[in-house]
Amino acid sequence: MKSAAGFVIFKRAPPNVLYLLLQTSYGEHHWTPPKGHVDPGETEMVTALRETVEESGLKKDDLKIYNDVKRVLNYKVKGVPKVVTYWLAELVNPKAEVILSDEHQDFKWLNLEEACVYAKYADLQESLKYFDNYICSNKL
Ligand SMILES: Nc1ncnc2c1ncn2[C@@H]1O[C@H](COP(=O)(O)OP(=O)(O)OP(=O)(O)OP(=O)(O)OC[C@H]2O[C@@H](n3cnc4c(N)ncnc43)[C@H](O)[C@@H]2O)[C@@H](O)[C@H]1O
Repeated sequence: MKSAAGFVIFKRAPPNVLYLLLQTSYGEHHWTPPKGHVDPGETEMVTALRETVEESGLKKDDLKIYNDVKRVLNYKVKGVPKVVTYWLAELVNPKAEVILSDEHQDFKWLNLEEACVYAKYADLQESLKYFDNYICSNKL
């Protein structure tokens, strides 16, 4: 079993809520929120914070993390089960800028509809809709 963790990061651009997706510079050049493999001895939250800094340059202090709001995805990569935990996080530092690592070649801030097109996997689309509904219904 492979494990990974990350954040679905949103920011406000009234009247829109925008989500951060990163495009890999390898493989199929697919788009996902910042996330990565859980290293030995790490909690998933520590992994999510580490990978988000590494992949997007966004730090813990730039974010408001919703510890109780998460989705867990299960899929197979080359036949091996993988579990990915995403927490919801809000970009609260308006001056913070996304800085990519070599692992990614592009990033976009997208509204829900656009993000669901880029995030082509049904379970990731469902997670984005879940988070969006949480943000709207709880008036975050
Ligand atoms: N093809 C490749 N060529 C060169 N280097 C590579 C490589 N793949 C990985 N690497 C290396 O691995 C490192 C990544 O390490 P990490 O950054 O630590 O880990 P990750 O985000 O979980 O990796 P990955 O991109 O593989 O995961 P995902 O599940 O999105 O994606 C894994 C697979 O699952 C698919 N997938 C993603 N989300 C899915 C979902 N929700 N449902 C079904 N399939 C999904 C993707 O299309 C993809 O095929 C990179 O530094 C890179 O060097």
